[in-house]
Amino acid sequence: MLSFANAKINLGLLVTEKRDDGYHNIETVFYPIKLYDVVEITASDSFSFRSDGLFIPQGGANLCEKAWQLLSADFELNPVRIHLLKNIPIGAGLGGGSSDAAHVLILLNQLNGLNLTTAQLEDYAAKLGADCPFFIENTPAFASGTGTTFAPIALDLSKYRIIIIKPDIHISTAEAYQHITPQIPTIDIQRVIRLPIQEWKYHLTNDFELGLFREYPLIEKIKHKLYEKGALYASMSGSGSAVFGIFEHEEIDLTDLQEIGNIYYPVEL
Ligand SMILES: C[C@](O)(CO)[C@H](O)COP(=O)(O)OP(=O)(O)OC[C@H]1O[C@@H](n2ccc(N)nc2=O)[C@H](O)[C@@H]1O
Ligand SMILES: Nc1ncnc2c1ncn2[C@@H]1O[C@H](COP(=O)(O)OP(=O)(O)OP(=O)(O)O)[C@@H](O)[C@H]1O
Repeated sequence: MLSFANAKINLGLLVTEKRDDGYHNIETVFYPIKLYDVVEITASDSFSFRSDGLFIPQGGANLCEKAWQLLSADFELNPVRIHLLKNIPIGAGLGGGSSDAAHVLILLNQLNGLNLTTAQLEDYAAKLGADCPFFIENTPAFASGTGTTFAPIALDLSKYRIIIIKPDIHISTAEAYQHITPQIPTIDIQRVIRLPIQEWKYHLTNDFELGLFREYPLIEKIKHKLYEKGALYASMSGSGSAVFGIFEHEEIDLTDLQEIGNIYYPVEL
């Protein structure tokens, strides 16, 4: 079985509170984008995992393996071979690893006839990472709590062009949170999202930008460049370092940005 594990962007991201468990409460809008990893699961004699494509820096077991381990602790799973083709940049704030893991949970649920509900799959996903549950439903959503409580939102950006620039900067999510001072929200993201996109730049902020722009001026430069090129809205995604721009027109000359980072054009498969 083959699954295309998509990335996400964050439209606005407010870090509102540090919790006693060390995590932070946030408010954000998750929006799925058409940039994919490929996850393939096939029946096998024993469990194995292999990845190709982009190099994944060691950080313990791969999230795909962790997803398998999590479910096999509770269920008798048929042994499988998981093959990941990694394409979504890492340490980018695009949720690629989380999406891989969520897609493995969904595939294992189907392959083993576990009949887990969306809510149950989201609970398992939350054990793998705060970004992971979003990818179970995978539809635009306002998220609160640690990013795992959702309210669906009606938002369709399909007529716009989304462009992602990923500089050669790897940001650890844990480290990014350590350097942030939570603030009581001064904007209502759900309300702002209903305004015309051209107005988002006056209201919608990502709280990670301030500190990370100071540390990595290149990320801020990319954001400015995207506005210069005519983006209606541009922002860093999640805890960075990828920056996205939402454009109205199809033809955008990004030649000078090629030296600054890798450029991704999400497309329908
Ligand atoms: C920045 C976002 O990408 C926005 O969507 C997410 O909040 C990050 O989600 P994620 O990468 O899945 O994060 P996790 O793997 O769960 O956590 C990594 C580390 O980030 C910090 N963390 C994460 C999420 C959160 N709401 N508060 C936190 O403080 C914790 O120190 C945690 O140990
Ligand atoms: N399938 C995977 N894809 C990407 N990273 C993975 C995967 N499995 C484990 N990891 C580990 O997770 C780290 C990336 O986590 P981090 O939260 O910093 O990146 P991100 O790209 O912002 O988000 P995400 O982990 O959701 O893709 C990698 O450095 C790697 O060690």
